[in-house]
Amino acid sequence: MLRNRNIILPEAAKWRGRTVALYGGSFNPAHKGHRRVARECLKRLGVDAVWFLVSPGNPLKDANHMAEFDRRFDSIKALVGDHPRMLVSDIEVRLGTRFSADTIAALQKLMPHTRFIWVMGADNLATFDRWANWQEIARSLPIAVFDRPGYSIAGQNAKFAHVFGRFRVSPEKLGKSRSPAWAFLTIPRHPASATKLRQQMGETWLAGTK
Ligand SMILES: Nc1ncnc2c1ncn2[C@@H]1O[C@H](COP(=O)(O)OP(=O)(O)OP(=O)(O)O)[C@@H](O)[C@H]1O
Ligand SMILES: O=C(O)c1ccc[n+]([C@@H]2O[C@H](COP(=O)([O-])O)[C@@H](O)[C@H]2O)c1
Repeated sequence: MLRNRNIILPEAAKWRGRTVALYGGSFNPAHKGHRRVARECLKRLGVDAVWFLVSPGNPLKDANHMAEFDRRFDSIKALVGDHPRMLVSDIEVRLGTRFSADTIAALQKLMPHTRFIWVMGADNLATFDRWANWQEIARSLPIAVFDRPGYSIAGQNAKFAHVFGRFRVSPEKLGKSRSPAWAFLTIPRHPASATKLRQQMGETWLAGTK
């Protein structure tokens, strides 16, 4: 059953004329790298808010290593607290979308007067060409990519970076750019990773979730 989370759609009017960074993730579990990325979005991209979109299940990840949705939702919510400009959302569950292209298209249709920017880490840029309709995503909204240790080269050499190379802009310009447009934010990098955390926590993170 859906719990009483941040319900975004009924508040759509509040976001009219605003710019929102959509930060999709598994958050399996959430960590300080996620919060750092969100803070940098507010500081450097000039967005009004960051929405953490907790994924019902990354289409490219093994579901066996994934804690249940509520646990992952609570994990990022605990990290963000009641920050007025960071919202944790279950919108993909509510919309019934799993592919980011579908989520973005649905949000743009439901909220045509809100400007959206997509946010991801350099590891995801490296495999972005495996996402459903990735070129359509790139044409539909600006993309901010955050560098992370171990992925600087793979990220910048990604197929996406070649195909959309001429649309790269500085982070400061991204918020006002028409898509396709993307920026690569190189500093400050954060070493946190959910894989590392799961290794440190052993079975305790997944225990009791299935
Ligand atoms: N330390 C970090 N620096 C920059 N981006 C990050 C960092 N950690 C995660 N991200 C990005 O945040 C989004 C959500 O990440 P996710 O919840 O998958 O965490 P993760 O640490 O990458 O997890 P896992 O190790 O399980 O793949 C992804 O776009 C990912 O690239
Ligand atoms: O749409 C896709 O094909 C797709 C493939 C891989 C990842 N994604 C999205 O990318 C975001 C980051 O995922 P993750 O697991 O790296 O945190 C999350 O919103 C996923 O739904 C989306």
